[in-house]
Amino acid sequence: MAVRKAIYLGTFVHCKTLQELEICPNSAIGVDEMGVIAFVDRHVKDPSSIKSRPGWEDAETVAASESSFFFPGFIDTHIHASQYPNAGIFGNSTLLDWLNTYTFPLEGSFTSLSKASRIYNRVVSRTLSHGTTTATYHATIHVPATNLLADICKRKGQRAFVGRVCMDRMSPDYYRDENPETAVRDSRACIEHVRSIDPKFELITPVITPRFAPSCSEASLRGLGELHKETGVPCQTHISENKSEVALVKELFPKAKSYTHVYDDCGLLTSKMILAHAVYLSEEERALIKTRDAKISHCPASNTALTSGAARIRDLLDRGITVGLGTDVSGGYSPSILEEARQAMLVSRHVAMQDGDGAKLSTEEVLYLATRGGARVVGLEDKIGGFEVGMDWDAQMVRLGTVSGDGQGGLDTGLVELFGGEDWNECVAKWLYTGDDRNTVAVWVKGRLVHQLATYRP
Ligand SMILES: Nc1nc2[nH]cnc2c(=O)[nH]1
Ligand SMILES: [Zn+2]
Repeated sequence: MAVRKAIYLGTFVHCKTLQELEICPNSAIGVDEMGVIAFVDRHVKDPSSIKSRPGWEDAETVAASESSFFFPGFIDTHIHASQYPNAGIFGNSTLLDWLNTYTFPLEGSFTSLSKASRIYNRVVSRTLSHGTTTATYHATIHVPATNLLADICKRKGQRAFVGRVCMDRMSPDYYRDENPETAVRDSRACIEHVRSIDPKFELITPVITPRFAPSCSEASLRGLGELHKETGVPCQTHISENKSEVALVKELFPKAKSYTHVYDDCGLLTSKMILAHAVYLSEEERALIKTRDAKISHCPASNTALTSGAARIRDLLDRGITVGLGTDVSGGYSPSILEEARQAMLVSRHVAMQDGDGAKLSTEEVLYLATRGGARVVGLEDKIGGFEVGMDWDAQMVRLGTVSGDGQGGLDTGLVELFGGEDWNECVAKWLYTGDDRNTVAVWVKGRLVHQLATYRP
């Protein structure tokens, strides 16, 4: 879809490397009709000269105020769209009883398309409002409702990976694939639907989604592995989230060398596989994941809420394994990747209290996981996650509050309160640790404005 050419003016912040933010005040980014970044001019002396750049005279200009900045859109590498109404409802449960108590009954109700429509419209709008420009969704087993989620993402303009969940055992009769053949057939139907609405998977991509090993017979995992090989469509699943789950996998797959080998044996452990959680992986499993170049979605809020455990992210990063962040709604209570980045930092502190300070993740690192890391997880590192020429304009404008001399003002910008004198690194840290969706005033995907806060006036 063509958009109006635009020049974005102001301060740009993105992650240069895992450890380093690049902060560019007084800069300009030109975005062409295809939503692609055509130029990046850093530290412009005279912003008005940008508007007379040849070929850009008629471009729209969007300026960030002094207390605002542009940041790449967030990438949520693991979220259950169907579980959104349960966000915050988990009691004292742990994974396996949580699935039976809260999750399967809700997901099973997606036979109702009107219910699916209400929930999916809401979760896409809500994640966009939190600056999530790309989301990797688990839907449910239902083909019509899953296809509807893909349609809604396309209409609202969110870049999305949409997965029909496959599960042919260990769930109630009313919510289970009949057999391995129907599981593969129905997954294929959802892939074909996405192909019909977005033939080149430019905005929406289907994703093969075996729920997790306990929910899938070996035959269905093998069938999905073959579908992956045939279509080249990416895959996602859960792995080693909880100790009882790991024990159950051992019992269900006695011949497999490990949980990771279950997926590998079925042709699912490739560079296009996203593995959520990865809390209890052995040395050998981590080495295998590195060899296959499979990707990890770190879901710290969910891991804490369901008392699953604390993933050793520093170790995964040191091995060169690709890691992004996942909200894992509704194991996780929040649809915000900003919140998830904060939780990643906090959980790493708890790991550090046991393993030593090397485990601590910094502000820069968790923001990298939220953007560039996520982009690598979904295989779009050349397109999203940063501001470079040739990348798509998937971005958010972040507005911070300023406190006036008499201590008044700024309440509509949430808790981020600048007192003056903070440098840009401190502003970004204050956003990360005290900000929320009230600070995300506008969001673009491929140059299209997909969310705007009601109180924001450009
Ligand atoms: N967190 C989480 N883990 C799972 N493992 C299998 N299904 C799920 C799910 O829906 N959420
Ligand atoms: Zn999950």
